[in-house]
This record gives sequence, structure tokens and C-alpha cells, in this order.
Amino acid sequence: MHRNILIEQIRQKKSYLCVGLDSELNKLPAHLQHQKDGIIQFNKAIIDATKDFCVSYKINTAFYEALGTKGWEAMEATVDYIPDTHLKIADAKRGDIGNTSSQYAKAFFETIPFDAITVAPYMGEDSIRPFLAYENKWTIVLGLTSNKGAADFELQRIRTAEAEQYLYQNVLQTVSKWGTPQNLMFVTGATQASELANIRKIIPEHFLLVPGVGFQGGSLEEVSKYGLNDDIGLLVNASRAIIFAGADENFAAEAQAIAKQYQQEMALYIS
Ligand SMILES: O=C(O)c1cc(=O)[nH]c(=O)n1[C@@H]1O[C@H](COP(=O)(O)O)[C@@H](O)[C@H]1O
Repeated sequence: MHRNILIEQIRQKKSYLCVGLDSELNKLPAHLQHQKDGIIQFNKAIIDATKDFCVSYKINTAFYEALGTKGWEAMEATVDYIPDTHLKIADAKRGDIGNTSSQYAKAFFETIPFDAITVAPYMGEDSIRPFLAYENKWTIVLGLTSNKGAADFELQRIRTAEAEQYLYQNVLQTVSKWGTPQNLMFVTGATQASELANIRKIIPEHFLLVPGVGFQGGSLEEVSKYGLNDDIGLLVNASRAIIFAGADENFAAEAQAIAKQYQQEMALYIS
């Protein structure tokens, strides 16, 4: 998906919400858990209920891969069902030596036609280039993640030729030279909102994928205050807070209500 189309969708809907389809089988409403295509039915109902309030869906592949062949089938059926107006993100956190990354890119950009994939930067440039080679596809590189373990490496101070800085800052500076704001985004956890002003100094133009509102306690208000740019530049993800808002037959309506709440709050920040 071209950046201009994404921005247009966000402005039209007054929403930069990404709904995370982390559809863990044993958390589905009881009536769907034992059905052969329970995850597909669940995802379709969630998509129908939330598509007017969000601009993107993020499929965390772990919840599908865990189920083997059936999981991959559910993932493909879900990607097929998501309207083309919505950015389809494979949250797969891949990255390997070049020829292997090329196969990951083929898997998630061609075999299953996602628009974007999350990638870990640890293995460097040749591990990321194969994803960037695809036109109109997005490579979303982990920057500063939402979890406690971000302190182990990402928030370590390092000394480079130019400055002393956090490791994640060096990642943003370096990786942003390999692509452009048209094909590269970065993950910034909502729980790290205090760092967003610094992040925007390094990458003012790029879109940020921001997970961590809802269950992980990140604040949409803070993220929006420090993260929004002239083109909006944010995709804020919530998974469990939306898809598991309700636990019975009413789950889709409950999910819709929460997605709508997020959208209405976002509308205040971008109007
Ligand atoms: O790459 C991600 O999406 C991601 C990065 C990060 O720093 N933190 C994070 O929570 N995520 C993912 O974002 C989703 C968050 O889910 P909820 O906490 O249920 O909203 C999960 O799929 C996580 O794997």
C-alpha cells in the first residue's frame, strides 16, 4: 500500500487504529473454540465489526503458527478477508542472512499477500534489504519495544564515533538510511512514550507502529502528543483490549464498542 493511500484512509476515518488479531484459540468465546474454522469465524466477525474504526490489522503470526497447518490456513483466509483499504501487517519479527530473508519476504509479501512485516534489526543491513526490495510493501523494524526486556539491549548506552546514545537510537539512525519513509516504519512501544520526542528528532517523517495501549498500560494521549507528525505518522495497535473485550456471543459488538472508543479519542487528536 502506498503511503499516500494510508494517510488518506487515516484522514477519512479520523483513525490511526490498528486492530491486532492475536486470536489465541483458547481465549476465543466458548462456542467457537471447538469449531473447525473457529478462528476464521472469530476474525471475520471482528473485522466486520471494527473495519469502520481502524485503518489496519496486525496478525501476530505466533498465534497461528502455534496451530500448524490449520493456523496457516486461518491466517491466509483472514488476510483474504481483510478489505484492501486496510494495511495488512504480518507481525512475524523475521530477519536472517540475505537469501533466507528473501524467502521470508516471499512468504509474507507474495505467498500470503500482506502489505507489511515486522523485522528484527539485530542481523543488520543484508537481513533487511530483501524486504525493502518490494515496491509498495512496508518493512517495520523493531526500534524501542514495549516490554521490560527493552532495557537489556535497546536501552543500553553505547558510544559511537559521533555520540553517546541508546542502542535503539543508533538502530533508528542507521536503518533509516537503508530505506525511506515510503517503505520503512519503526516499532515504538506505547509504554515508552517518554522517549517519543527523542525518537521524532531522529525520524520526524516515518510512520511508527505503536503497540502497548490497552493491556500493557500505554497511554494513547501521550503517544499521540509526542508521536503525531504532519502526515499523522502513527499506527496505534491494540489487540487483546479489542478482540477479547467480550467473552460470549456478543464478542463482536463489544470489540466494536472499544474500537470506536479508540477512534473517537484519535479523532480529537487529529481534527
Ligand atoms: O511488534 C509488535 O507488534 C510488538 C512490539 C512491541 O514492542 N510490543 C508488542 O506488544 N508488540 C506486539 O503487539 C501486540 C500487543 O498486544 P496487546 O498487548 O494485546 O495489545 C502483540 O502482538 C505483541 O506481540
